[in-house]
Amino acid sequence: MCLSLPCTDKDEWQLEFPFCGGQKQSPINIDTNSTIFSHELQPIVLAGYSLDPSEQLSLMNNGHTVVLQLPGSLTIASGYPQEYRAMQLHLHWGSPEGPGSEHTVDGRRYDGEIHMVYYNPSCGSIKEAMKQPGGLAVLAAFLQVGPEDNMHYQPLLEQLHKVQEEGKETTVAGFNIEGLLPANLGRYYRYSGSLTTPPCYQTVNWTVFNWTVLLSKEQISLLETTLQGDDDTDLQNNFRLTQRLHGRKVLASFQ
Ligand SMILES: NS(=O)(=O)c1c(F)c(F)c(SCCc2ccc(C(=O)O)cc2)c(F)c1NC1CCCCCCC1
Ligand SMILES: [Zn+2]
Repeated sequence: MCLSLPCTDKDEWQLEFPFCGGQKQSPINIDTNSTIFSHELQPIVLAGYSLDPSEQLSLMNNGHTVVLQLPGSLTIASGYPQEYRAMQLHLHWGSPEGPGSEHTVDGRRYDGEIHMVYYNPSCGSIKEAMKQPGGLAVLAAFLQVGPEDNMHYQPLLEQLHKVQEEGKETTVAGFNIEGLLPANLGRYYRYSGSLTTPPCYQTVNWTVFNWTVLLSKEQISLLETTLQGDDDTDLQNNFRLTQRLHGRKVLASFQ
């Protein structure tokens, strides 16, 4: 069974996780000629993201990605009709041989992708929200090589060596989490999809920002070459291949 990513586009996951074979799967390719402008899509406004350094956050290598647990006090104050509270953020990346974003735009794969995962508290517990349409939201932004270090990412990247092996965990002092996202949160794509990993629940309200996040080549390389997954192999290319739309529409907050 294909559990190491990227999986073939005939995901073998569906043998054990039936939703993975569903018709509202993620990630997708965003065809910018087919997106539909919606003036209802207001800028994303975040609340409570400047965390005090006294707050300690768990950073873990779970064998598939590196996950930073986030306090539920981080919310999406505007941009969705429902209330969403933060759960965790994690990253997807490629290897020195190629890029590793999950979503693509007009067929272009970016160097990496950050996902901030939220749940809708009116759906009950996280476990219950995960199984309800609109129960989850993910804010996604592309990571791209740029000319200089992105200091907002240093609190994460400088700890990677402490979680090199699968299962390793460390703590990160609170920092400005919003700095991990693009400066412009008003330009984004919106569609209904799924988790990109088993159990692939089709309950995710996706936001994919149009502006990218620039990191230096050294920072991207650190991400690509530091972590190990199952049986000490390099943790690289942890992206799922793009899935068919099956008639879904992708909205855009901009023209
Ligand atoms: N892109 S994504 O949001 O679908 C996603 C991935 F692509 C992911 F690859 C992951 S990590 C793989 C799933 C996993 C594996 C182990 C453990 C553990 O040992 O604790 C936990 C989770 C991953 F954690 C997530 N996000 C999680 C999905 C799993 C459970 C739902 C709640 C948090 C979001
Ligand atoms: Zn993800």
